[in-house]
Amino acid sequence: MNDIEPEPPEAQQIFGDRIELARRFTAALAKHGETRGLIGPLEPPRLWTRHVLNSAVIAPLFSGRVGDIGSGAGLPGLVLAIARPDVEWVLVEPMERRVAWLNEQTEALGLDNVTVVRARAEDWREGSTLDAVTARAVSALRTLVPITAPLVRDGGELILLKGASAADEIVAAEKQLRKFRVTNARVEVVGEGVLAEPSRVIRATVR
Ligand SMILES: C[S@@+](CC[C@H](N)C(=O)[O-])C[C@H]1O[C@@H](n2cnc3c(N)ncnc32)[C@H](O)[C@@H]1O
Repeated sequence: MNDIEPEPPEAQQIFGDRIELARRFTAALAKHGETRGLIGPLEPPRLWTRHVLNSAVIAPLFSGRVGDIGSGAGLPGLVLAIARPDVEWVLVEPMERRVAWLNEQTEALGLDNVTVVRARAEDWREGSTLDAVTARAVSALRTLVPITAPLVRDGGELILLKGASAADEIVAAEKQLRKFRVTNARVEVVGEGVLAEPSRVIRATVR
């Protein structure tokens, strides 16, 4: 088994008084994530920095009722629900064993601000009700826009965790952004001065 990354000092700064829940979730993911097919074998030594803190640092960007599409192991959805108990989180995930994990963790951590929905985003007939949608490592923006924008209310936001290709993804999604009335798409870097490797989001408004 790979060694588990020790908790970095910035974790306390990011989670504040929610740090104990973040520790419990990270420990559970380190212990069961690989055997339950949630994370790869290379991830435990970088679980805090690459996954948990990468997700948590964007928590201040949200309010209201937010969907996490393709939540998987709970990244970013469960981590954000820990960091922001004042926001309501809907985790949308089609795979049964991942849904089971999300439900177990929601209960074990006592998170009363989380709903888990087993569905593909495009099959979830909720209407345009969410204040924002987030997603991480699900697909490129041009594929993500058609399945996420219809879930967001007029004036709500897409806030999508992305890697170094974020700016190129915006260019490649020009047609889909126009078709689904997604405006002001831009890349924002979050966590500079806090994380050695800050997070990057594509942020845009749905009109
Ligand atoms: C590579 S995993 C990423 C999981 C997690 N977001 C993360 O960052 O570790 C992609 C996840 O998206 C889910 N997914 C794929 N297509 C989807 C769709 N159309 N609607 C909702 N979830 C989807 C998959 O089942 C899988 O759990």
